[in-house]
Amino acid sequence: MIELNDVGYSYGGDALLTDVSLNLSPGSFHFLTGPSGAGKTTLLKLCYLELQATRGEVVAFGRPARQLSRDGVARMRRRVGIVHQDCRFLDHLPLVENVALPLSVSGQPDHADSTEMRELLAWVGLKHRATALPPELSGGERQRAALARALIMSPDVILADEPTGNLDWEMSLRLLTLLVELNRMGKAVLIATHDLALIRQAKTQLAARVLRIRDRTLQVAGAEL
Ligand SMILES: Nc1ncnc2c1ncn2[C@@H]1O[C@H](COP(=O)(O)OP(=O)(O)OP(=O)(O)O)[C@@H](O)[C@H]1O
Repeated sequence: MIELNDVGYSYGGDALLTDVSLNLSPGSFHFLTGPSGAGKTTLLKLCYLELQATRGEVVAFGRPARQLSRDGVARMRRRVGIVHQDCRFLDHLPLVENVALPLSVSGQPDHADSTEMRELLAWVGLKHRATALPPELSGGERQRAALARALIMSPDVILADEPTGNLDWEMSLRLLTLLVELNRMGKAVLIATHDLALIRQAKTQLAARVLRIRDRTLQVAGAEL
């Protein structure tokens, strides 16, 4: 659904990423690891078309990214749910309104009171926190709210940047379980993480590919896993 073909990226100076090829096909599950500053967030942004490759080609749902108009990019993004590292909530809006934001941004009626919304919040274990403001939420609640917001448009692809960064092990497992369930529904999942224990745990449940950014390229991770 999203393909990177020999992609390179530079923020202006030396190349940060070179010759990166990746195929997020339906039902695939990828982990992305690598040292801090290696370019994991940058790679996710390339997949989300938040950045444009400086070399090579990104193909999103069969269309080369360079050929997409602004509307085309917006349509593509509706099919991709992204969980940002810093969650990015509007602090003055209750959780349920934050989760519904992608709907209102795309011009759809507000579904804050809908059955689907209630089911989604129940699924991530946040039904009882629907009216809480983001600053009142715990780290784990924020991460699960960010996941709910990423899912509200029923995306085909889920990109998550350090989704368990601030979570204890029990909460990390809970989030992983949700991502595994989504993957079993056929969604492509890509998780950037430093958490090797999480990767090992996931590999007991599914056939995940573990990739690592090393020396500016994307490699299959080695024996440390
Ligand atoms: N907008 C930007 N302009 C210039 N340089 C940037 C920009 N964003 C990121 N960088 C640099 O690009 C490099 C890769 O950043 P990126 O956030 O992709 O790494 P990362 O692997 O996700 O790191 P971490 O694990 O610490 O989150 C870093 O050196 C960073 O300082």
